[in-house]
Formats: sequence, C-alpha cells, structure tokens
Amino acid sequence: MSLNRLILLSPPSQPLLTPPSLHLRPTPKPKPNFLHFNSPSKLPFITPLKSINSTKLPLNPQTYENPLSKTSETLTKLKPFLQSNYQPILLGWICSSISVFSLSGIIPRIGSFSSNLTNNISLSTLRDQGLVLGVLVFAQLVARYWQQAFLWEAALRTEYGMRSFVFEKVLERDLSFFEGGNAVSSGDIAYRITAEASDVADTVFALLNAIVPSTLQLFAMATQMLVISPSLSFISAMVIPCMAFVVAYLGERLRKISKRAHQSIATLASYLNEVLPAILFVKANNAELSEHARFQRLAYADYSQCLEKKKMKALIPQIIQIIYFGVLFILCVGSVVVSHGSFDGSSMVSFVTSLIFLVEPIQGLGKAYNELKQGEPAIKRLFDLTKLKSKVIEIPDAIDLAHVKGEIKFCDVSFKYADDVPLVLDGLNLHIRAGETIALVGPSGGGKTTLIKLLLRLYEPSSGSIHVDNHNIQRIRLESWRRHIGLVSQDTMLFSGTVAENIGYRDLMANIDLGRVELAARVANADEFIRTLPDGYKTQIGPRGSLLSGGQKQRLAIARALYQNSSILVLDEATSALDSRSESLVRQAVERLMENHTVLVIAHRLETVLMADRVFRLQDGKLEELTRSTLLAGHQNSLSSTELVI
Ligand SMILES: Nc1ncnc2c1ncn2[C@@H]1O[C@H](COP(=O)(O)OP(=O)(O)OP(=O)(O)O)[C@@H](O)[C@H]1O
Repeated sequence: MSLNRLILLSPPSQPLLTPPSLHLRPTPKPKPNFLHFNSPSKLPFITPLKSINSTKLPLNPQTYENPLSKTSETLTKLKPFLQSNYQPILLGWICSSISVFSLSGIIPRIGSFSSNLTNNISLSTLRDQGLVLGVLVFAQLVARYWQQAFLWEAALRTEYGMRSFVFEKVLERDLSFFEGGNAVSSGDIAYRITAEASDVADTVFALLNAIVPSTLQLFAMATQMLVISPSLSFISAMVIPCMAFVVAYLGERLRKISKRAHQSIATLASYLNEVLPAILFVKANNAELSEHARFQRLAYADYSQCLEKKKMKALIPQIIQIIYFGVLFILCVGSVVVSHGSFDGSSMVSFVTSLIFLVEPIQGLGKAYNELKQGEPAIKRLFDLTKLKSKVIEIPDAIDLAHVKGEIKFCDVSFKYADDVPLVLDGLNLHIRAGETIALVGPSGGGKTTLIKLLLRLYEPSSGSIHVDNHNIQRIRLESWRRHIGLVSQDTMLFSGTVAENIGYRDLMANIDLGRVELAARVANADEFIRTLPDGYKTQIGPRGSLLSGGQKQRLAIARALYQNSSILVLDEATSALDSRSESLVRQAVERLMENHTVLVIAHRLETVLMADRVFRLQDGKLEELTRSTLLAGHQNSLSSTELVI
C-alpha cells in the first residue's frame, strides 16, 4: 500500500462488487438504454436494499430500538450546541411570545369588529377598532418574521457547530478508521457532514419552533376557546390525543424509513467519490457502461428509499387533516346542539378563529415530532463519526521537542493490523544514526509503508518501541513529533490551491513565507517550471494538482518537504517512470533533500538505493541489511529483477 492511502484514499465502506453479469461480459454488447425504464424489474442490476449498507459502524437492524430512548439520546447530543446558541433561541422565543400575545388580542377584536360591521356603530369607532386591529396584525406579522429568523439562525448555527465538531473529531480519528476492512469511506463521511448535517438544521428549527411558539399559541388559543365556550372546547380537545397517537406511530415509521434513505444516499455518495477521481482509469478500461450500471443500481436503491420517505411525509399531514376535519365537522354539528343559541355571532367568529389558529401549533408539534424522527438517524450517523476512543493517545505529560538531531531506533517492534491477522512486522530492530540515509527495499506487501506509519505514530506498535534522540516517541506530543518529519509520498498529495499554498502547506494557518517557498522550489528543481505557469507561484493547480505532470508534482512535493525543514524525512519513491530529463531533475532534488537530514527512503530504483548509506530489505516482517555487492550483482537498472522490490 502506498503512502498516499494514508491521506486521501480509503477503501469503500462496502465493496462495490461488479455484478456477476459484468464480470462475465466477454465482448462489448450494444449499449442498452438504461435511462428508460418503467419498473424496477427492467433495471439490470437492482439488488434489494437490504444488501446496501453504507456504514460499517455498528448498525444492527435486529436490535429493538426504544423510540423514547432514541429521542432522549438525540436531544442529549443536541443540548450543548443549543446551549451555546441560547441568544438567538431566546430572542426567537421572545418574538414568538409577542406574536402570540398580538394574536390573542386580534381574536376577540375580530369577533366584535365583524359584528360591529353589521350593527349601526359610528364610523370613527369602527376606524379606531380597525386601526387597533391593523396594528396588532402588523405586530403579529413582524414578530412572527423575527421569530422565524432568529430560530433559523440558531438552527443553522447548531448545524455549523456540529459540522465543525464532527469534522474536528474525524480528523483526530486513527488511521484505522479510514483504511482497512472496517473503514468508513470518505464519500460516506462527506455525505454525513454535508447533507445529513443540513437535515439536522431542519430538525432543530422544527423543535425550537415547537417547544415555545407552538406551545404558547396552543395554550393561548385554547384559553380563548375555553372562555367563549367550555363545552365546545372540550369536544375540540378530544382531537388532540387522537392526533398524538397517530403522529407518534407514523413518526416512528418515518424514522426507520429515513434511516434507510440516509444509508442509500450515503452509499451513492461513496461510490461517486470513489469512481470520479479514477475517471482516467475508467475511460482507459472502457468501463463507462459498467460504471453506469453500478451507478444505476445504487441510484435506484436510493430512489426507492426516498420515494418511500416522501410518501410517508406526504401521508402524515393528510391523516392529521382527515382526523382534524372529521372532528371539526362533529364540532360544528355539536355547536348547534350544545349552544342552544347561548352565544352570539361575534363569539362564534372568535371561537372558530381560535380553532383555526389552534390547528397551526398542533400541526407544528406534529411536524416537529416528524422532523425529529426523520433527523434522528442523521444525528446518530453524524455522531457515530465521533465515537470510539483513539488507540494512538497522547500521555498527559507528553513533552514538546523543539529540535531533534534525528537519531531513530526501532526496538523489537512487532505490529499487526488486527488480532486475527498475521504480524506485518516481527520483532524488528533498526538503528538509524542522525543524518544517515537508509533505503528500505523488499517485496510488495513486505511492510515498508507500515514501518513508516509506525514512525509517524499513525498506528502504535503491538509490542516494542520507537525512539528518537533517546526519547520514546510515545512520550512526545503528537503534533510536536510529526512537525519533525517531512513526508514525500509515492503518489504526491497535492490539494486545490496555488503552487505557493501547496509548497507552504504546513504554514497554511500562519503566513506562508514566499521567500522560503521560492528557495525550496529552486532546490527542488521546481522553480523553472513554476515560472512558466500562467500565474507563477499563484497559479491554481486544480484538484489534486491535475494541472501538473507527474514529474512536476514530484518536484513540488519535494519542495514542500524542503520548505518544512524537518530533521527527518520519509520518502516513498514513486514507482511510475518519468522521462529521462524529469527523472534526473527529480533525482537531483532528492539528493539535495537528503543533505543534512535523517532520511528513510522506500526505494524502487537502483540509483536511489545507491544514494543511501545503508540498505535494508524488509521481508516477512524481518529486516536484513544488504551489502553493496548484493545490490550490484548483475548491474540491473532496476531492483525488480534482483527481487528486492516488485
Ligand atoms: N490498513 C490496513 N489494514 C489491514 N492490513 C493492511 C493495512 N495496510 C496494509 N495492510 C497489510 O499489511 C501488509 C504490509 O503492507 P504495506 O503497505 O506496509 O506493504 P509495502 O511493503 O509498503 O507494500 P508496497 O511496496 O506494495 O507499497 C500487507 O499484507 C497489507 O495487505
């Protein structure tokens, strides 16, 4: 495995195996039109959704999930984020109180105003009453607007806070979280932090809007109704438990459907995240058709889940409406019977208006419950990313190393990736003197990259220890230790941004020293080509440095390592061949990089190996030092024929 996988690529959360029919296809067949299908059966590679599970995090559908405990778990997770946004929440609730207060003033006035219109009341009185009513309506509208604006602010700030918190935790996670059989794919993580976090904002808004505004309005309207007619109010109240029961039942079903919908869209996102960066390979292998089929399979699964979810979301309000209008009808009939003409037209207008405004908060509460149920899986999946303790931990009294000379000792280091797999490194001992260059060679899968991962403390040894300048690296603060190591990985990791930003990557948060950037680029033989770019050091190099050639990328990566000025350098030599001019430019750059540094190079070329002071073969978890005569036996230009590397 090359070092680039440490940083960017992680295996998909589920192997996106090509359906058997694709493997078996011997020759290209006429392209079927996948776009036109009427039913799932017409789609070629539809698998039941059960088989699609985007996450490897523990998700056991068989386990009984208590809806109430789920809800309280969700609320507990939200609590700190809501607490930190108490200001807009309070302001929103104050505005909602003003809105409800205005509404309570409007309702009796509507009743009396409407009856006054029919009675012979003087115009000036009518005008005064109309004016007061108008002011109250205006106040209610303005307060309502600010209520929504403040509560949305709180909801979106919560979403922002959660995203930022979750991403921080994701960055802190062990490397094992991103690679290996149980890894969570980068697409899945991206989906959770983007789309699912947005769902959380909707949930939070619905909750905040329900807790105070809807409850206040409900009580205010109920009080109005009680004052006008207790008996009619009693009949109206019977609708509430009925609705609550239905909403609770349907809400729970919605939560389950939402959970599956989130998983299916996350799988789709993972797939796209994996296949699009490999578009060159897809095209070179004429795999557009098979990739399209894979996409369709996943997209169809997502379509089915989303449709189910949307149908459920559409159904819930309709059922509430049916119940509500059914009860309203009973109420109207009942009012005729119960009132016996005991209240006048104006009271009737006020009562019905109160009733209409009572529906809104009831629906709001129902909606909030549904949003909560729908948001629960999103919140859970988001927080799942923050769970589990890191295995690479910093001890409380870890030290900061201002400088290191670069003497490294591996003492009896053994390592395996999991309990049930064989050792990758087996009691390995290696002493690298400060300023020395060590080349590591050996067969693919021999453990070279693993050794580097241990040196960077991306994993902890299963046994044994690693020392730098006689300090056990486990006693050094992680940030401090990694600052002293420069890494040039096999597939150079470049990011969207300018050339200068990529070279000065370590200072992105501070000020990038342009003088040092140019110096590093000159030493790395990169200055010449950078100056030919449209904007020189300010040229945007595109996603993953797609603007640059392979050799240019390598020199940029070397310049970055030089800029970092670390005492220890780790160089995973690129296996891809460059043309002879690029090759010699890169080689010169590597040679300069090796000066005055302790260097550990995973070498794939004989010339690089010959630059090293000592050479070790890593095979079957053991290290063996190679003499020059072994290396030069046969005078091959490449190490592959000496079986030192593959
Ligand atoms: N994250 C991981 N989880 C489980 N096993 C892993 C993981 N990474 C590597 N391995 C296994 O560990 C062994 C050593 O892998 P490593 O990447 O260190 O080899 P390497 O010598 O660097 O190979 P190459 O020269 O091909 O890059 C291999 O058998 C590999 O399958």
